[in-house]
Amino acid sequence: MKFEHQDSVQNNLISLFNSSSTNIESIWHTIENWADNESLFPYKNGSSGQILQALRTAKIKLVDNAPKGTQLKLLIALEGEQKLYFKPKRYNLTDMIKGNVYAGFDRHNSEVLTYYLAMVLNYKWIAPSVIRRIHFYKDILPHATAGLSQTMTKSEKGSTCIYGKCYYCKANDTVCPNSKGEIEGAAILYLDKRFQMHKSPWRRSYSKKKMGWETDNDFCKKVTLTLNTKRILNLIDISIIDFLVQNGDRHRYEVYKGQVLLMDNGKGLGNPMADEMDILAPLYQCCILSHSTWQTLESVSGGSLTETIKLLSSFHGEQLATEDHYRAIERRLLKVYATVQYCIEKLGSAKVFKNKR
Ligand SMILES: Nc1ncnc2c1ncn2[C@@H]1O[C@H](COP(=O)(O)OP(=O)(O)OP(=O)(O)O)[C@@H](O)[C@H]1O
Ligand SMILES: [Mn+2]
Repeated sequence: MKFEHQDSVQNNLISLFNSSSTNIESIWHTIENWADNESLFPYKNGSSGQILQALRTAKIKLVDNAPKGTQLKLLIALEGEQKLYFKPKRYNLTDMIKGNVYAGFDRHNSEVLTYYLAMVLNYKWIAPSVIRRIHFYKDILPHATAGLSQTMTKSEKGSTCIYGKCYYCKANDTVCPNSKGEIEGAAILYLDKRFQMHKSPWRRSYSKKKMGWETDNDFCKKVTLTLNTKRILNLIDISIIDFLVQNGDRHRYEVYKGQVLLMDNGKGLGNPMADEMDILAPLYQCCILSHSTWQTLESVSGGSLTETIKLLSSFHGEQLATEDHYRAIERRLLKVYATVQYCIEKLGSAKVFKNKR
C-alpha cells in the first residue's frame, strides 16, 4: 500500500537526483564553496544527480594508491580539483559472501547502494558514490603515479593488473581490467577536509574475545557517560542503515562539523539470507531514536524504500543489487520496526523518541 505522503517524499528525492545537467565545472564550484551545516555535500536542486554525473564522467588527471585501510582502493584526482576514492569491484552481484559479518573484500555496490539508502532515509552526512567504469589503458595507466605502477603486475593472460597498497593487499590478489579493458568500481567523492576519528563503542573485537557491548546488559549506560545524546542518536541512525545492508564492520567513525559521517560502507550486501541482529545493538541497547528518523522510517514502509533506491539509481542505468538483496532490505526494515516497538513497550514512546539536538 502506498500513501500520498510517500509520493511527496519520493518526488522530492527525484528532484535531487534526476538531473541531466552535466556542467562539471559549475558543480565542482558549488562543492568548493559548500559551507553548510545541514549536509556533507550539496544535494538540493539536482546537485546530488549532478555530482554523481560528474563523478562518473570527469576526466582523470592522476591515479594513485590510497594506502589507508585494509582494502585495495585508489585515490583519483579529477580535472577541476576534486578527488575520488575508487573502490574496485571484487564480486559479482550474485556472489554470496559466507562467514562473519565483516568477511570478504569490500563490495563496491554496497558503497553506492548505502549512499542512496542514506539519502532516502534523510541521513545527509555521507559522500556521494556512484558506479564508474574506468578504462585501464586509456585512463589509469597513462595517469598512474610511480607508486601505483610499482603495485601492478602482469596476469597469466597478459593483462596488467593492480594489487595496490593497503593493509590486506597482496601481490596475488589483483584487480584486472575486463574484456573491454575497463575496471568497474565505486567512485566516492573525496572529502578533502579535516575530520576527527573515534572508535565505535559497538565495534567488534575481530577475535574470539567478547566486547563490552556483547556481555554487558547495561552497556548503553556506560556509553552515555562519555557520549552525548545527539552523538548516540547519530550512531543509532547509522546502526539502522548498517543493519539494513548488513554492514557489520563499523569499527570507527569520523566526525565533521559535529556530525557523524557515514564513511566506509563497503561491507554490506554480503549475504541476503542473513539478518545479523547485533548490528542493531545501539538501537536495542539504548532504546532511543530521533523523532525525525522514526518519521522517515515510517514514511518508507510497504516496499517504497527499495522502490525509491531502484528508481534513483536507474537514472544512471545501474543495477546495484539483486532482487534477493532488495527483499532482504525490506525484511530487515520490518525488524527495525519491531525493535522500535519492543523499545516502546519497554519504556513508553515518550522515553524512546528524542529530538536530535
Ligand atoms: N570519501 C572520503 N573522503 C575522505 N576521506 C575518506 C573518505 N572515505 C574514507 N576516508 C578516509 O580514508 C580512510 C580509509 O577509508 P575506508 O575506511 O573506506 O577504507 P577501508 O580499507 O575499508 O578501511 P578499514 O579497513 O579500516 O575499514 C578512512 O579512515 C577515512 O578516514
Ligand atoms: Mn572498511
